[in-house]
Amino acid sequence: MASSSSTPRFSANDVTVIFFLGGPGSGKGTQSANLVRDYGFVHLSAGDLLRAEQVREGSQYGDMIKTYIREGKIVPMEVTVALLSNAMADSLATNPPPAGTKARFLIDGFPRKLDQAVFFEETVCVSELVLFLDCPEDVMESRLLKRGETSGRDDDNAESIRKRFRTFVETSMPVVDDFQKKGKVVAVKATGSVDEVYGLVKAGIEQRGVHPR
Ligand SMILES: Nc1ncnc2c1ncn2[C@@H]1O[C@H](COP(=O)(O)OP(=O)(O)O)[C@@H](O)[C@H]1O
Ligand SMILES: O=c1ccn([C@@H]2O[C@H](COP(=O)(O)OP(=O)(O)O)[C@@H](O)[C@H]2O)c(=O)[nH]1
Ligand SMILES: [Mg+2]
Repeated sequence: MASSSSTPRFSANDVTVIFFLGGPGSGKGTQSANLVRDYGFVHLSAGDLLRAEQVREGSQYGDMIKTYIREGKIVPMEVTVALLSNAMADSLATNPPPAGTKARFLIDGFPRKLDQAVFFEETVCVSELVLFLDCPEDVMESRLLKRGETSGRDDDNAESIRKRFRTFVETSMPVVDDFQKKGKVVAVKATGSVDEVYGLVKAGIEQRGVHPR
Protein backbone atom coordinates (compact mmCIF):
# COMPACT_ATOMS: atom_id res chain seq x y z
CA MET A 1 0.00 0.00 0.00
CA ALA A 2 1.31 3.44 -0.83
CA SER A 3 2.14 5.43 2.24
CA SER A 4 0.67 8.89 2.41
CA SER A 5 3.14 11.70 2.81
CA SER A 6 2.38 15.32 3.50
CA THR A 7 4.61 18.29 2.84
CA PRO A 8 5.26 20.55 5.81
CA ARG A 9 3.89 24.09 5.55
CA PHE A 10 7.39 25.56 6.02
CA SER A 11 10.59 24.19 4.55
CA ALA A 12 13.59 23.75 6.82
CA ASN A 13 15.51 25.41 3.98
CA ASP A 14 13.69 28.65 4.75
CA VAL A 15 13.18 28.55 8.52
CA THR A 16 15.05 27.11 11.47
CA VAL A 17 12.94 25.60 14.24
CA ILE A 18 14.42 24.86 17.64
CA PHE A 19 12.21 23.15 20.20
CA PHE A 20 12.83 24.33 23.77
CA LEU A 21 11.90 21.70 26.34
CA GLY A 22 12.32 21.22 30.07
CA GLY A 23 10.08 20.63 33.05
CA PRO A 24 7.71 23.28 34.37
CA GLY A 25 9.81 25.94 36.08
CA SER A 26 13.09 24.82 34.53
CA GLY A 27 13.60 28.33 33.07
CA LYS A 28 12.47 28.09 29.43
CA GLY A 29 10.70 31.43 29.35
CA THR A 30 13.55 33.19 31.14
CA GLN A 31 16.25 31.85 28.83
CA SER A 32 14.07 32.46 25.77
CA ALA A 33 14.28 36.20 26.39
CA ASN A 34 18.08 35.98 26.33
CA LEU A 35 18.05 33.94 23.12
CA VAL A 36 15.70 36.39 21.40
CA ARG A 37 17.99 39.27 22.32
CA ASP A 38 21.24 37.70 21.14
CA TYR A 39 20.32 35.23 18.41
CA GLY A 40 17.39 36.84 16.62
CA PHE A 41 14.93 34.12 17.50
CA VAL A 42 11.20 34.63 17.25
CA HIS A 43 9.92 33.21 20.54
CA LEU A 44 6.71 31.21 20.40
CA SER A 45 5.56 29.79 23.73
CA ALA A 46 2.91 27.13 23.28
CA GLY A 47 1.62 27.84 26.80
CA ASP A 48 1.39 31.59 26.14
CA LEU A 49 -0.45 30.98 22.87
CA LEU A 50 -2.89 28.64 24.62
CA ARG A 51 -3.49 31.15 27.45
CA ALA A 52 -4.17 33.89 24.87
CA GLU A 53 -6.59 31.61 23.02
CA GLN A 54 -8.27 30.75 26.32
CA VAL A 55 -9.27 34.38 26.89
CA ARG A 56 -9.87 35.33 23.25
CA GLU A 57 -13.41 36.50 22.75
CA GLY A 58 -15.30 34.06 20.57
CA SER A 59 -12.90 31.18 21.07
CA GLN A 60 -14.67 27.84 21.13
CA TYR A 61 -11.77 26.36 23.10
CA GLY A 62 -11.60 28.71 26.11
CA ASP A 63 -13.19 26.47 28.73
CA MET A 64 -11.45 23.37 27.46
CA ILE A 65 -8.01 25.01 27.56
CA LYS A 66 -8.60 26.36 31.06
CA THR A 67 -9.44 22.92 32.40
CA TYR A 68 -6.52 21.20 30.69
CA ILE A 69 -4.00 23.77 31.94
CA ARG A 70 -5.23 23.66 35.53
CA GLU A 71 -5.08 19.88 35.50
CA GLY A 72 -1.61 19.91 33.95
CA LYS A 73 -2.89 17.93 30.98
CA ILE A 74 -1.90 18.34 27.37
CA VAL A 75 -4.42 20.18 25.22
CA PRO A 76 -5.41 18.21 22.08
CA MET A 77 -2.62 18.80 19.65
CA GLU A 78 -4.66 20.11 16.74
CA VAL A 79 -5.39 23.27 18.73
CA THR A 80 -1.80 23.89 19.77
CA VAL A 81 -0.26 23.06 16.40
CA ALA A 82 -2.68 25.39 14.60
CA LEU A 83 -1.81 28.22 17.00
CA LEU A 84 1.92 27.67 16.47
CA SER A 85 1.69 27.28 12.70
CA ASN A 86 -0.40 30.43 12.35
CA ALA A 87 1.94 32.37 14.63
CA MET A 88 4.88 31.34 12.42
CA ALA A 89 3.04 32.47 9.30
CA ASP A 90 2.08 35.80 10.92
CA SER A 91 5.65 36.40 12.00
CA LEU A 92 7.05 35.68 8.53
CA ALA A 93 4.48 38.02 6.98
CA THR A 94 4.92 40.93 9.37
CA ASN A 95 8.54 40.54 10.39
CA PRO A 96 10.46 38.71 7.66
CA PRO A 97 14.08 37.77 8.36
CA PRO A 98 16.89 39.93 6.95
CA ALA A 99 17.60 39.19 3.28
CA GLY A 100 19.71 36.10 2.84
CA THR A 101 19.00 34.74 6.34
CA LYS A 102 16.61 32.08 7.58
CA ALA A 103 13.94 32.97 10.11
CA ARG A 104 14.66 31.39 13.47
CA PHE A 105 11.82 30.13 15.65
CA LEU A 106 12.29 29.11 19.26
CA ILE A 107 9.29 26.97 20.14
CA ASP A 108 9.04 26.97 23.92
CA GLY A 109 7.21 24.22 25.80
CA PHE A 110 6.34 22.13 22.75
CA PRO A 111 6.17 19.28 21.74
CA ARG A 112 5.11 17.80 25.07
CA LYS A 113 3.91 14.49 23.68
CA LEU A 114 5.30 12.19 21.01
CA ASP A 115 2.33 12.42 18.68
CA GLN A 116 2.61 16.24 18.72
CA ALA A 117 6.25 16.02 17.68
CA VAL A 118 5.42 13.73 14.76
CA PHE A 119 2.40 15.76 13.65
CA PHE A 120 4.25 19.08 13.83
CA GLU A 121 7.24 17.84 11.87
CA GLU A 122 5.00 16.28 9.22
CA THR A 123 2.69 19.24 8.77
CA VAL A 124 4.50 22.40 9.91
CA CYS A 125 8.30 22.13 9.88
CA VAL A 126 11.10 19.71 10.71
CA SER A 127 13.12 20.82 13.73
CA GLU A 128 16.82 21.52 13.65
CA LEU A 129 17.61 21.02 17.34
CA VAL A 130 16.04 20.41 20.72
CA LEU A 131 17.32 22.48 23.60
CA PHE A 132 16.58 20.75 26.90
CA LEU A 133 16.84 22.29 30.37
CA ASP A 134 17.60 19.56 32.87
CA CYS A 135 16.39 20.48 36.34
CA PRO A 136 15.39 18.46 39.42
CA GLU A 137 11.81 18.67 40.67
CA ASP A 138 12.64 20.24 44.02
CA VAL A 139 14.29 23.20 42.28
CA MET A 140 11.45 23.54 39.77
CA GLU A 141 8.86 23.33 42.52
CA SER A 142 10.34 26.14 44.58
CA ARG A 143 10.70 28.34 41.48
CA LEU A 144 7.07 27.72 40.49
CA LEU A 145 5.70 28.38 43.97
CA LYS A 146 7.59 31.66 44.00
CA ARG A 147 6.41 32.50 40.47
CA GLY A 148 2.87 31.74 41.65
CA GLU A 149 3.01 34.62 44.13
CA THR A 150 2.79 37.05 41.20
CA SER A 151 2.05 35.13 37.97
CA GLY A 152 -1.69 34.95 38.39
CA ARG A 153 -1.51 31.53 36.66
CA ASP A 154 -4.02 29.10 38.07
CA ASP A 155 -1.59 26.21 37.52
CA ASP A 156 1.16 27.69 39.72
CA ASN A 157 -0.17 26.08 42.91
CA ALA A 158 1.07 22.99 44.75
CA GLU A 159 -1.65 20.67 43.46
CA SER A 160 -1.41 21.69 39.79
CA ILE A 161 2.39 21.62 40.00
CA ARG A 162 2.26 17.99 41.15
CA LYS A 163 0.07 17.10 38.20
CA ARG A 164 2.30 18.99 35.76
CA PHE A 165 5.36 17.10 37.02
CA ARG A 166 3.60 13.83 36.51
CA THR A 167 2.64 14.72 32.95
CA PHE A 168 6.18 15.85 32.28
CA VAL A 169 7.74 12.58 33.48
CA GLU A 170 5.19 10.27 31.90
CA THR A 171 4.43 12.04 28.65
CA SER A 172 6.98 14.73 27.82
CA MET A 173 10.29 13.11 28.77
CA PRO A 174 9.71 10.40 26.13
CA VAL A 175 9.80 13.19 23.52
CA VAL A 176 13.21 14.30 24.77
CA ASP A 177 14.42 10.70 24.81
CA ASP A 178 13.21 10.16 21.25
CA PHE A 179 15.00 13.26 19.95
CA GLN A 180 18.06 12.22 21.94
CA LYS A 181 18.20 8.98 19.99
CA LYS A 182 18.17 11.05 16.80
CA GLY A 183 21.14 13.07 18.05
CA LYS A 184 19.18 16.32 18.11
CA VAL A 185 19.29 17.22 21.82
CA VAL A 186 21.44 19.86 23.46
CA ALA A 187 20.99 19.22 27.20
CA VAL A 188 21.89 21.89 29.73
CA LYS A 189 21.98 21.67 33.51
CA ALA A 190 19.52 24.30 34.68
CA THR A 191 20.11 24.55 38.43
CA GLY A 192 22.53 27.49 38.43
CA SER A 193 21.78 31.19 38.28
CA VAL A 194 20.05 32.64 35.21
CA ASP A 195 23.42 33.85 33.91
CA GLU A 196 25.12 30.53 34.56
CA VAL A 197 22.42 28.61 32.76
CA TYR A 198 22.53 31.03 29.85
CA GLY A 199 26.28 30.51 29.53
CA LEU A 200 25.70 26.78 29.17
CA VAL A 201 22.85 27.34 26.71
CA LYS A 202 25.02 29.56 24.52
CA ALA A 203 27.92 27.11 24.54
CA GLY A 204 25.57 24.25 23.70
CA ILE A 205 23.87 25.84 20.70
CA GLU A 206 27.05 27.41 19.33
CA GLN A 207 28.65 23.99 19.32
CA ARG A 208 25.79 23.05 16.99
CA GLY A 209 26.43 25.97 14.68
CA VAL A 210 23.87 28.48 15.97
CA HIS A 211 25.64 31.84 16.32
CA PRO A 212 24.55 35.32 17.45
CA ARG A 213 22.73 37.50 14.98
N1 LIG B 1 18.28 29.96 36.84
C1 LIG B 1 17.27 30.39 37.63
N2 LIG B 1 17.46 30.54 38.94
C2 LIG B 1 16.44 30.96 39.74
N3 LIG B 1 15.21 31.28 39.31
C3 LIG B 1 14.96 31.13 38.00
C4 LIG B 1 15.97 30.69 37.09
N4 LIG B 1 15.43 30.64 35.85
C5 LIG B 1 14.15 31.04 35.97
N5 LIG B 1 13.87 31.35 37.26
C6 LIG B 1 12.57 31.77 37.81
O1 LIG B 1 11.83 30.57 37.94
C7 LIG B 1 10.49 30.75 37.50
C8 LIG B 1 10.21 29.80 36.33
O2 LIG B 1 10.97 30.24 35.21
P1 LIG B 1 10.35 30.25 33.76
O3 LIG B 1 11.37 30.85 32.85
O4 LIG B 1 8.99 30.83 33.77
O5 LIG B 1 10.29 28.65 33.51
P2 LIG B 1 9.45 27.74 32.52
O6 LIG B 1 9.04 28.60 31.35
O7 LIG B 1 10.38 26.64 32.13
O8 LIG B 1 8.29 27.25 33.31
C9 LIG B 1 10.35 32.21 37.13
O9 LIG B 1 9.79 32.90 38.23
C10 LIG B 1 11.79 32.66 36.88
O10 LIG B 1 11.97 34.02 37.20
O1 LIG C 1 2.15 22.09 23.80
C1 LIG C 1 1.58 22.40 24.85
C2 LIG C 1 2.13 23.35 25.73
C3 LIG C 1 1.43 23.64 26.90
N1 LIG C 1 0.26 23.04 27.17
C4 LIG C 1 -0.49 23.35 28.40
O2 LIG C 1 -0.09 24.59 28.93
C5 LIG C 1 0.39 24.42 30.25
C6 LIG C 1 1.43 25.46 30.57
O3 LIG C 1 2.50 25.36 29.64
P1 LIG C 1 3.74 26.34 29.77
O4 LIG C 1 4.78 25.92 28.78
O5 LIG C 1 3.29 27.75 29.71
O6 LIG C 1 4.26 26.03 31.25
P2 LIG C 1 5.71 26.14 31.86
O7 LIG C 1 6.46 24.89 31.50
O8 LIG C 1 6.37 27.35 31.26
O9 LIG C 1 5.48 26.30 33.32
C7 LIG C 1 0.86 22.97 30.30
O10 LIG C 1 0.93 22.46 31.61
C8 LIG C 1 -0.25 22.30 29.48
O11 LIG C 1 -1.43 22.15 30.23
C9 LIG C 1 -0.27 22.11 26.31
O12 LIG C 1 -1.32 21.55 26.56
N2 LIG C 1 0.40 21.82 25.17
MG1 LIG D 1 7.16 29.01 30.45
